[in-house]
Amino acid sequence: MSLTSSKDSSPSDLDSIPLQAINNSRHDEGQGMPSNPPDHGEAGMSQMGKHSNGLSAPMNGHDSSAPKQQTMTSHEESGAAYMAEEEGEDDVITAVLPEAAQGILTPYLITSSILAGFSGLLFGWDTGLAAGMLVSIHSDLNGQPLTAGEQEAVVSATTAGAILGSLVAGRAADRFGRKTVILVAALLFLLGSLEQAASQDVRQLVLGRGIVGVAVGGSAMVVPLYLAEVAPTSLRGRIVGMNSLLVTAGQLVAYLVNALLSPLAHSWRWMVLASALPAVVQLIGLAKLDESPRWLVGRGRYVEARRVIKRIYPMASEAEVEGMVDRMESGARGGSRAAMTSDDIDAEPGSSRRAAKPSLRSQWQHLLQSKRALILSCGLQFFQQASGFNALMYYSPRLLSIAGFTANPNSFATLIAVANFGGTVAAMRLVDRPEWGRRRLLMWTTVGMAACLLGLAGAFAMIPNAGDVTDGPTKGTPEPKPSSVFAPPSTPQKGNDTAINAVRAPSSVLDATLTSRATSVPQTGSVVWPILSLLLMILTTLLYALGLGIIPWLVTSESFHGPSRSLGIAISSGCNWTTNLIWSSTYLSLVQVVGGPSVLFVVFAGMAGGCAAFARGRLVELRGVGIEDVGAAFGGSDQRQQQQRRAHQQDEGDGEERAGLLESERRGQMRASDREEATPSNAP
Ligand SMILES: O[C@H]1[C@H](O)[C@@H](O)[C@H](O)[C@@H](O)[C@H]1O
Repeated sequence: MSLTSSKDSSPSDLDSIPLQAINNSRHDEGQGMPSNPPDHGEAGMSQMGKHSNGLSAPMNGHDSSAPKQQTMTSHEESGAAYMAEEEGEDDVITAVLPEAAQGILTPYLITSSILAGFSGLLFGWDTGLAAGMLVSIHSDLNGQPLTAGEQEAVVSATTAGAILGSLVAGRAADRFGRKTVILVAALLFLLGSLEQAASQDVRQLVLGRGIVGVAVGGSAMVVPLYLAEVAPTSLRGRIVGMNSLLVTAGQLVAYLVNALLSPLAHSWRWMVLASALPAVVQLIGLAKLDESPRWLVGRGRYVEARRVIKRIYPMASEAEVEGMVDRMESGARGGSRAAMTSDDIDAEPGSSRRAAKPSLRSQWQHLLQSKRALILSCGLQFFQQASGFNALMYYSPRLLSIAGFTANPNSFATLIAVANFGGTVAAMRLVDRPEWGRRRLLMWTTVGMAACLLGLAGAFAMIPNAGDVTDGPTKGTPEPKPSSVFAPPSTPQKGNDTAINAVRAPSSVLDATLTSRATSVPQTGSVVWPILSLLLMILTTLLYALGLGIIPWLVTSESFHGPSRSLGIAISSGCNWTTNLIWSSTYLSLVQVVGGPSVLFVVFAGMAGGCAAFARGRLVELRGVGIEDVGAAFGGSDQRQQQQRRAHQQDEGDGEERAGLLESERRGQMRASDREEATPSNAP
């Protein structure tokens, strides 16, 4: 079988050569970057070996030009082989799947992604809702305006609930299925909205926010998990990205709906009720959602799993479907039985197949063997929140007010939500592109974010009284005169009525747009700094949405394999919400303490820069890598690093080892040509 370089092969070429492996192994010098293809031997084969044992790709990673031949195993006969593409400075592992498994964006996949992604819409809607709701409650509860502490409790109940939800959902998703968790989350969204809308005192409202928080955390964890499990490899970035897209859409819709409803009496009750609508739609639609085929295989429900696989890959032959079930089965065990206890393995009645039902203990054991994935995923989730985007978004009306957009900062704040949504749309197109991928996109956008945040620090440093966050958005200037059509009943909230009072959400965006055109330009001092601040906030948001907004969730959804997938994702989501809680509950107080947002923008810039370095050093590019093979991708990298170390320690010309490698390569080639003779139709 002849092999060609990936650079010379179009995807269609590759489809027409079902069994080939090209290994252009290459090191990312200086970084020890772990993004090379899995080495086909030793530890790196711990998982892939199940499918590809006998591959004879070079183990030293230096022979990048010589074509390699390899044997085919039963799995490969059903279609998978591996290819490493060399792309500029990055090495990318690409699984070359059979044509059917490449996947096409069928109406089935689109419907499934949207149905599951409704949870993302609800996540965005409910997190976007809070600020608008807070400024409309006035004295509706307890007969007096909410105190600072009460408002903080309302806001943090959702985030605290989300921490709980993300942790519980991991175990529940394994036990009861991904779809069941999505369903329970939708019910909680509905229940939480009704509870909030009907609440008569602050405690009931906080309870409702907490219930919604559990749903937010649960769905933020389970939806990327589900989407990554139904997505064909080549479409995974876009399909998992659909969740992030719907999150940002939900945030934007919340702003706009708040604006539309704010003229009504007790508008906050209508706002929360409106957010129940998508939950009802989702609950009805969920009847049409299939369970994840990977979970079904893991539970030994092969008949259902085959049915779902056929829906995802309508062109797949029976043999290909069976091959996929094989891979999923092996993947559910993490590629080996080592991590399983005997209790973990069940035989399906009447079948030779054996399903894996991992115990929590074996999940932890497996997860601890995937430390690199865990560090990567938790690190990215930490950086997503630590770089301060949510502080910037939730407090954008206040920041713009500080900058001098005193007439009505809310209309401009909506631009931030629009930029977040628009950037996510663009990111979805880029994450699966060979010239970008996850790693490069994240590195460049976070470098850009760091530069913009430093610019913001500079711009705010030029604005007088920038630490003045407590006396309402207008800092003594009168509230904008509402238009007759969209006028919200506004109760000025003053003085120490807190940090959170300062979060004047766009509860009157349309009103603002109508009334503030003439007055929204900064009224004092130079207009340069405020306008520059606004532009930099929009640019920072765009860059965030292009990278940090989407990639951590995507990487989290695809980095864990085998029995520890849901546990790993749950822990990573917990990191996200915990960091979120820390910043969002302290941001305005810190601004006050340090005398303005500039210092914090410098800290955010440092975090964004840190994220770029982290992505450069740690992000294993998984674009194009099948979910079952990510263990090998991480393991292969570990192995490569060990080899590099060994190579330094040993005499370069270790003749024995080389002879061994050559011999195993020769044997592999012999097996491959035997196979070719046996199956001439496979020959390119
Ligand atoms: O990925 C999402 C998205 O970027 C949202 O806009 C943000 O509010 C969330 O915190 C984040 O997890």
